[in-house]
Amino acid sequence: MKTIWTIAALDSAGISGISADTKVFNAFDCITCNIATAVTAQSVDQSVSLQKINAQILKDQLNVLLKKHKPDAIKMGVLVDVEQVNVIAGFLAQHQLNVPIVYDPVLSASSGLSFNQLSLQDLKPLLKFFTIITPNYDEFEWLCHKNIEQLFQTGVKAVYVKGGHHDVSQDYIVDQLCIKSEPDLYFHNIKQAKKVRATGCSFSSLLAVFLLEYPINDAITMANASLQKSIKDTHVSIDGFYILKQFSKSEDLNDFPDVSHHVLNKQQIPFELCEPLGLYPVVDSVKWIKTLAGWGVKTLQIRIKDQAGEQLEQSIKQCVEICHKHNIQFFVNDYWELAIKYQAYGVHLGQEDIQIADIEAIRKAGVKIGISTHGEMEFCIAKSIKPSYIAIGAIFPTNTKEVQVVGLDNLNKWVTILKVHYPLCAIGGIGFNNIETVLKSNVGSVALVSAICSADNPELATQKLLSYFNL
Ligand SMILES: Cc1ncc(COP(=O)(O)OP(=O)(O)O)c(N)n1
Ligand SMILES: Cc1ncsc1CCOP(=O)(O)O
Ligand SMILES: [Mg+2]
Repeated sequence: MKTIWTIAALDSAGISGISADTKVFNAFDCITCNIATAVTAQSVDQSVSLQKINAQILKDQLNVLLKKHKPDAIKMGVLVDVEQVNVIAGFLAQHQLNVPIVYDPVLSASSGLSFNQLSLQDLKPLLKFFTIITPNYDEFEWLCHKNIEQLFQTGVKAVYVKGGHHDVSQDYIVDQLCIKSEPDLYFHNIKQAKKVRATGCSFSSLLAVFLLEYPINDAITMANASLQKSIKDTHVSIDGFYILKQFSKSEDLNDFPDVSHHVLNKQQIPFELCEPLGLYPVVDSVKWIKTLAGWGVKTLQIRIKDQAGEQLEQSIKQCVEICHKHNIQFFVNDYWELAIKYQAYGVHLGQEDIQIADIEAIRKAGVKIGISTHGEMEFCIAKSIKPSYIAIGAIFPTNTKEVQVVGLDNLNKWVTILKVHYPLCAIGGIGFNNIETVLKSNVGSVALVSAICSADNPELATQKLLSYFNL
């Protein structure tokens, strides 16, 4: 069992702060330790007073817990003043805990209570310890006047600005993730028509939970999905303010955010879905395309990495002609402009490719699109485009390409979430030794290179592989 510390204020209404954090941590079967920074007198919509916990008691709480309840993650909320900042910074400097720390820099409660007026300068001793900070738009403005570089200069590594683009989108609340030296990402959650209390606290606690298990981008994705589910499922309201009661991992793709490298104003028009992909060989020459078309394969991809200019263009043109004649779902890897020019059935793009491709041009041309994914955030990037299929992999290690291996457990998990909405295919290190376990995931299609192209008898291998699919 994992232990999570919340260093935050006590809300007499039991809605936000330590109470909200504890609800989240308990829901995920974690042991919760409560380190109080203040006691507040507030109700769902009214605030009366706040009493700071003095420095010695704050120190005592931290020190006594360290002995028997070492944290696996820490969530930090209300800090009242510079004295508290220095106590916690001193503690973290002394004990190199090496655990994820999420700081939600709450300035005031939605019930109206002002917690502090801590400036960026005041917080400076602490900022380098945080894995990520999660201000809302007002807090972000207060801290750095929306100048993210100013935050990075203080040692902050990652900032997740909640609702930072609330006015710019018709369908979504848009959050912005800024990680030092990486391109910004925008997380779009569908607006829900409920006034909910303590979403900020709950989100940062969920993030602390998911950081125990996931890399930062996927943890943010999972926290968003879980919060959307919790908001959707809550029916408890006090005077019109909804209270979050239950938290769990979501397996419903509708709860997941649409993630994009730019702000989306509204949900995108879906690409037409492909027919089931079945056996999906990925090959590097016109010769292979011709041969496999002759052997009855119904989905093919040309993946050429060593041609350019006229030679490349001619190869793609010929492949389109061959596949058109054989009624094959034919995808062009990478070269979306040529796929449009020669009216291929579809393009296949990786995560880097979609950042530079003109997705709208592909959509308008009526060309289908498949997208590679290696994790939760990447499938949310794919889902924001509403593609024709989603590829998952590499499932196993492969010599064909240097690529992240995701494993069978993730395949099984992701198929459960994605299959309802998209045709899927698995790729990477798949051959006769493991195809049956891969297909047991219900993924429906397998893309492969070497199981055919490096087989002793490629025709026999193709026929045997085809027999796994009932198309
Ligand atoms: C079906 C299928 N899935 C994944 C890939 C990999 O595409 P990408 O990430 O663009 O990498 P390259 O193939 O360009 O190296 C694929 N080609 N096909
Ligand atoms: C192109 C690609 N993308 C992810 S893994 C992979 C290579 C698949 O080749 P193989 O089937 O030989 O492992
Ligand atoms: Mg590519």
